[in-house]
Amino acid sequence: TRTTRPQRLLQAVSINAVRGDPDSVIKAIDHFCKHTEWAMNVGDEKGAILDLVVMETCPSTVLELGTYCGYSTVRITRLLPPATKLITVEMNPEYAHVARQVIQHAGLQDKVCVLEGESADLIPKMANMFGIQAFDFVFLDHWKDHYLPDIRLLEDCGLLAQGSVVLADNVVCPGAPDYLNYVRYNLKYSSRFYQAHLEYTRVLDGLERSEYQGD
Ligand SMILES: O=C(CSCCNC(=O)c1cc(-c2ccc(F)cc2)cc(O)c1O)c1ccc(O)c(O)c1
Ligand SMILES: [Mg+2]
Repeated sequence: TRTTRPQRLLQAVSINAVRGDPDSVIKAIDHFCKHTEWAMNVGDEKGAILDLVVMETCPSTVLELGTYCGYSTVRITRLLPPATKLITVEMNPEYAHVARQVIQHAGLQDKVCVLEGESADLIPKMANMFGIQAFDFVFLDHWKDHYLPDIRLLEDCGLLAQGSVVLADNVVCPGAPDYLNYVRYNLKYSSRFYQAHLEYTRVLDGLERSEYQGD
């Protein structure tokens, strides 16, 4: 069988990006997705918003649900100070394998832990696995119908604290209506919407930033 899309994306990175240079990895993936083959990375337009939200949060503990090829993992981790850790969860082993190589090409492997498995299984184990109390920043980019159950699970596991920021991709396309309804009308969150477009297209999409107000 032919290569897979993630493998073709990785090849574009290994050919066009400079080892140890996260910005060149980001540029190589965006170029590949714009000119060769669309892929479901957060992309450059929404990625710039992600960068701003990460920078204003200055997180020391970060969780990403939905690694795919590691594009947003690299975007976020490149902005983190040396002592911070990013945990990213991917249920598809093939995606996880490609992501580890993309992250390594960017030279960020020491700051990232790629966990393979279901977010619902892994979230309850994280406090013990990593000796953390709460996540300062969470990026949701996995199955859109898992956003709501997983944010509730994070609450129940005490992994969100006052001021924790949850940023969700694709709240318009493909959409996460139950999640949006929850964070927008629940007093535990203060939410705002960033209008943008589906990566590499003119289709409307956006990010939702929700700040946990505490228990
Ligand atoms: O794909 C998954 C689920 S995780 C990726 C979630 N992300 C998305 O689905 C996602 C989708 C789109 C999008 C796609 C088609 C459109 F026409 C429009 C939008 C955009 C995004 O930015 C996304 O993040 C998976 C998991 C485990 C497996 O074993 C497996 O085979 C597959
Ligand atoms: Mg997405």
